[in-house]
Amino acid sequence: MSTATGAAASNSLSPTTSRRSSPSSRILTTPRGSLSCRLLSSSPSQSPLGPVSAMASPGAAGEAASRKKLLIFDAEKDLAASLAEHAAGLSEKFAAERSAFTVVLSGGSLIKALRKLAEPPYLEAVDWSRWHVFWADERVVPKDHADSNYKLAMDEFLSKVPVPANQVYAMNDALSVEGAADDYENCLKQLIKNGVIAVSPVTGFPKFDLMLLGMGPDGHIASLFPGHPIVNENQKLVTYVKDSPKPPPERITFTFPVINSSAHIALMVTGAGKAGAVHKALSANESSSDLLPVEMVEPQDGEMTWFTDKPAMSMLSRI
Ligand SMILES: O=C1O[C@H](COP(=O)(O)O)[C@@H](O)[C@H](O)[C@H]1O
Repeated sequence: MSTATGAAASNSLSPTTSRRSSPSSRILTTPRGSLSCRLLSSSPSQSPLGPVSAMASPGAAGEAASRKKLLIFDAEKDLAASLAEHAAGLSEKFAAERSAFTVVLSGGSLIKALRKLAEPPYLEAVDWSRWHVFWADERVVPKDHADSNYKLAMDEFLSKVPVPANQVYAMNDALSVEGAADDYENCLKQLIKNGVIAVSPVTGFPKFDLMLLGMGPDGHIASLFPGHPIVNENQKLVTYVKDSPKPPPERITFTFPVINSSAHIALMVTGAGKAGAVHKALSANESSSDLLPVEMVEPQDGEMTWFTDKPAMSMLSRI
């Protein structure tokens, strides 16, 4: 396990002001409920996606929308700043409430979007000693392999912040894919017993404080891929795939009951390559039985925020 380095955490988080222009806010209705949508544009130009069709829907839809937010950023740097602000604020909240902050990382493009957390003011202001870091999925390769989500996170983020090394929970890379999944599940169960990981009173599954997810162009979440039977796993905390359509083939992954029991889900989706899956997930008239994994992300006992950009939203006419 590598030891994180970096400045020691100190005082509480100083309030940060957002430099973004005032957003326009609407409620977007999708086949799986409503979400409040905000265009966060640093340039006053009208979104090329046209005006957001106001979907004012007080009552249940309005209440549901308050639990799900869709943020659309003009500039990647603004998305990264907002994601850092979101994570740092939740870190302060949970560190104060229960002296621990359980945060789940994904691999891929999400890690780059976290970079602002390793910079001032967060590097000094966040109490990193309270962080407990997990992975929503991991490729079954050595931890120093180029395909390792642990290596990516360590190189790009965790090596720059002082999270105690014994609070970074990497997959055991000496085991088979089956063994690694069981081992990670046992690690979670032990940390539940120790009171580090909370349990959702709604679902009975582990309730991580912040679940940081990305989404592949095919709509996969973690290593839960479209059409793969493990998307329906509803007993285990951690399962595995041996024939991932995206290399490498062997991976372990959290199951949807764990993902959906999180207190806060942040789903980071950017780029035109993801517009098709976003369209299927958020388009009001697209409702079909064969859901993409991204459509199965549904907070059962918490809140969800999409962090997106205009290319990713470009196939939605109603934004
Ligand atoms: O293979 C994976 O892909 C997803 C999405 O990655 P992205 O680079 O398209 O955002 C990632 O969230 C997951 O952790 C990873 O194993």
